[in-house]
Amino acid sequence: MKAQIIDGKKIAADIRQELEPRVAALTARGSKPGLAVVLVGDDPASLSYVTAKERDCEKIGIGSFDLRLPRETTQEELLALVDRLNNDDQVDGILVQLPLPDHIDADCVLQRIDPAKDVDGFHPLSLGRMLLGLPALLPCTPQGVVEMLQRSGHDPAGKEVVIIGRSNIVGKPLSVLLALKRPGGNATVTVCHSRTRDIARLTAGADIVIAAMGSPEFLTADMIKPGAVVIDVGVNRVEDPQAKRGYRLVGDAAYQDLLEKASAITPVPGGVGPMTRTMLLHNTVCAAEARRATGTS
Ligand SMILES: Nc1nc(=O)c2c([nH]1)NC[C@@H]1CN(c3ccc(C(=O)N[C@@H](CCC(=O)O)C(=O)O)cc3)C=[N+]21
Repeated sequence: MKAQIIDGKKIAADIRQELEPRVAALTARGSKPGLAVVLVGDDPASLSYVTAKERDCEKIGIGSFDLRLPRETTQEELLALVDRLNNDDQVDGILVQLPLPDHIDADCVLQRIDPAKDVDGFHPLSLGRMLLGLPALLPCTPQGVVEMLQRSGHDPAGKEVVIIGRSNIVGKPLSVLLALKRPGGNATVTVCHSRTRDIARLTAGADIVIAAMGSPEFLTADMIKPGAVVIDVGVNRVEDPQAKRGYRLVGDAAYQDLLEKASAITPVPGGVGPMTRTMLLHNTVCAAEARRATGTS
């Protein structure tokens, strides 16, 4: 039996459709939601993500402000820009694309963003609120993974979930979300990482395996139990002279190998990536609604 392919593009399109009336209502009141996207430097992968985010905004009627800064931008200059965006009433959401150049302290920049505009959900206040189960802007990829599981009929409640990877933007917050006592949570979560002694022993027992460590095709069929659900968060560019753009996108899971053994799997591309982008739009709409309601605009 071949695995169910969880169509991230389709689920993302459904969510965008649900967002449309909310964008329309905000716009009708004369205050269309706005997202500021800050990119420092010209890394080609970052540039293509940022361009895609701006295109997503336009399609749904969210205003986008693109701020491109040269690689040599100083930390002070970047902080001054964040301050300006914090104080700009047209801006409901601020996203500073990661990674930042080495001479800039990313944590310092992320902490400068007004938590009310923190649509990436990376601010310590946002993450702290999430940890406590309080209303918060949630990180986009973890939130996208949870939505994807719920909407494809694989609610994590009561399931044993193994996450490979403990990054601040995916593995760590996702482990919290999945264990929270709330819809989309209530799972039993294990986090594996580079110091885990035997990853395959842990993944072999899991109902849901989430690969999020940035290692091309790391997760293979021999590591999962038959019928497990596989969520692939990886987006690795692998050189391929035969491919259109000179590279291929490969996930952290060996897709072809897993197709025969998993009961459901997310593809790359077309899986978690489109969900991440759509949750950014979702967070921007939520931020805009909340800012209007609290009279900060
Ligand atoms: N402040 C910040 N927030 C982020 O959310 C953030 C970031 N920095 N830095 C980089 C990572 C990476 N990321 C992706 C989002 C969508 C796709 C995506 O849509 N991928 C498409 C394919 C895109 C392609 O063809 O290259 C797919 O999987 O179908 C990929 C990667 C967000 N990130």
